[in-house]
Amino acid sequence: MTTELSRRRFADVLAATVIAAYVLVALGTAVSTTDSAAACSAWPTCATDPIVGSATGDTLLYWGHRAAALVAGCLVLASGFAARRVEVGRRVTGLVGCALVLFPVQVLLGATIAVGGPSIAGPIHLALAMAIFACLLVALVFTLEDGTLEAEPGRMTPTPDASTAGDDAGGAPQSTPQPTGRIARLKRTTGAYLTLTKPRLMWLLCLVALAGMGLATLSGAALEPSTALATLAGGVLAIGASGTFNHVYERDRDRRMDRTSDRPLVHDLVPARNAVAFGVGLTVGSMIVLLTWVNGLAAVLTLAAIGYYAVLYTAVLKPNTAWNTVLGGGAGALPAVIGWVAVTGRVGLPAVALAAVIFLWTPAHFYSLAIAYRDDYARGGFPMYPVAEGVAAARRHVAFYLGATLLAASGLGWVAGLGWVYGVTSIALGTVFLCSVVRQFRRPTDEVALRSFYVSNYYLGAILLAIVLETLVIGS
Ligand code: HEM
Ligand SMILES: CC(C)=CCC/C(C)=C/CC/C(C)=C/COP(=O)(O)OP(=O)(O)O
Repeated sequence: MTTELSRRRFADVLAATVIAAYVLVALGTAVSTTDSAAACSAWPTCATDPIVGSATGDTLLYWGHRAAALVAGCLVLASGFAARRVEVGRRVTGLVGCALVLFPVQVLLGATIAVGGPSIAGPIHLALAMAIFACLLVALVFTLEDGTLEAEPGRMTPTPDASTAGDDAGGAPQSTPQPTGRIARLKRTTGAYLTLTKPRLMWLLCLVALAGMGLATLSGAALEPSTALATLAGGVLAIGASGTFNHVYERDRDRRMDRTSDRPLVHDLVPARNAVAFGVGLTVGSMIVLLTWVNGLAAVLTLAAIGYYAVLYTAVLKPNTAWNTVLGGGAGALPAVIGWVAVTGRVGLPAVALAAVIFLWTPAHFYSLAIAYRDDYARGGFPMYPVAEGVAAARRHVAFYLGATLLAASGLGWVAGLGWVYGVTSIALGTVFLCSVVRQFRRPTDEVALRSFYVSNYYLGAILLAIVLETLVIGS
C-alpha cells in the first residue's frame, strides 16, 4: 500500500529532479554560448584543473554543467526507482521512464560534443535536454495533482489594496470625502489621470523594450542614448494610452469588481469623454516622439501594440473567450520587438525569441492572479481561465506555461548568445518561480497563488535586467 508520506517523498524527489533538469538546460545553453567549451576538450574529465588552473567564469561554467549532469542523472535514477516502488499511476511512470531512457543518450551526445563531434550534435543535445525537462515537469504536475486535496483553493477576501490594485493608486473611492481646496482637487485629478495610464505595469514593459534594445547591440548595431530615451518615452506614452482606453471600455464591469471598483472612471473623477481625449493625446504624443527620434517601423509596431491591447484584447478577447490571456499575450510581447527595431530598423530573431518568452510567461503570470480573484472576475462577467475552466485546470496551465517559459528563456540565451550573468540569473529566479508554483499545488490557497503572481514579475524583471547588464553594461 502506498502511503501518503511515500507519495509526498516521491513528489519531493521528482521536484528536485525537475529543478536539476532545468539547471542542466540553462547551464548547457550558457556553456554553448560562451568560450567555456574551449576550456575542456576531453571527457569525462578536462585537461584543465578547474581550481588550480585558470579558474575563469567560463571554466567554472563548464564544470558546473558536468556536475549538474551528474546530480541530475542520479536524481532521474532515484525518481525512476521511486516511481516503481510508489503507486504513482501509469502516466507518471511512463513519463519518468522516458526521462530515464533519454538521459544516457543525452550523456553520450554531450561526450560527443566535448571531444569535437559534428555540429548538429549541439542542437540535438539542447532539444533532448528540453524533452527530458518537459517529461519530468509533466510527471511532477500529475503527481502533485493527485496529492492536491481540495479542488477549490482556500478563500481569501480580495481587497483592492496597495499591493494588488496597482494602477488604482490615484483613484479615490466614492465614499471618500470630496476635497474642497483647489490644490487638493488638482492633486486628485492629476492622480486620477496618472492612474488611467496603469503606471505599475510600466517598469516591466520598459525593461522588456530595453532588453530588446540590448539584444540588438549584440548584432553589432550601436545604441545611442537618445534612441533609448526616445523609445522608452514613446513606449511609456503608448502604454499610458492603451491603459486609458482599457479603463474607458471596462468602466461598467470595473464597477462590479472589488479589485477595480475604485478606478477613476467608476467614480467619475474623469469624464469618459476626457479620458478618450487623454488616450488619443498620449497616442499622438507617442507617435510624434517615435517618428521624430526613433523610426517609422517602431512607430507602426507601437500603434499596433496599442490597438492589440485596447481593442483586440480589451474589447474582443477579454469579454468573450477563456483564451483571452494566451492570445492577449502578444500585446505585452511586442515591446521586445519594438526595442530591437528602434536600434536596427528591422525585425531580428533574438527579438522574436524574447517576445516568445514574454508571450509564454503571460499565462503563468496572470492565471495565478486570476485564481485568487476568480470570484471577482466572475462578478465582472469575464470568462478568465480559472472562471471558465476551474482552478485545478488553471493551476495545471500555470505549471505548463512556466515550464515553456523556462525553456523559451534558455532558447533565447542560446539564440542570442547570452553568457553566464543571464544563465545564473535564469537558474536562480527560474528555480524560485518553479518552487512558488509547486507550492500552489501543495498549499492551494489564494495567498500562495498571489505570491506566485508577484514571483512571476520578479522572475521576468530579473532575467530582463540580466540581459540589460550583459548587453549594455558588461558588453559595452
Ligand atoms: C494578457 C496579458 C496580461 C494580463 C491579463 C495581465 C493582468 C494583470 C493584472 C490584472 C494585474 C493586477 C494589477 C492591476 O490591477 O493592474 C497585473 C499586474 C502587473 N502586470 Fe500583468 N498582465 C498581463 C501581461 C503583462 C505583461 C506583458 C507585463 C510586462 C511585461 C505585465 C506586468 C505586470 C506588472 C509589473 C504588474 C504590477 C504588479 C504590482 O502590482 O506590483 N503584465 N497584470
Ligand atoms: C507598447 C504597448 C502599447 C504595449 C501595450 C502592452 C500592454 C499594456 C500590456 C499589458 C497587458 C496587461 C497588463 C493587461 C492587464 O490586464 P487587464 O487589462 O485585463 O487588467 P484589469 O483586470 O486590471 O483591467
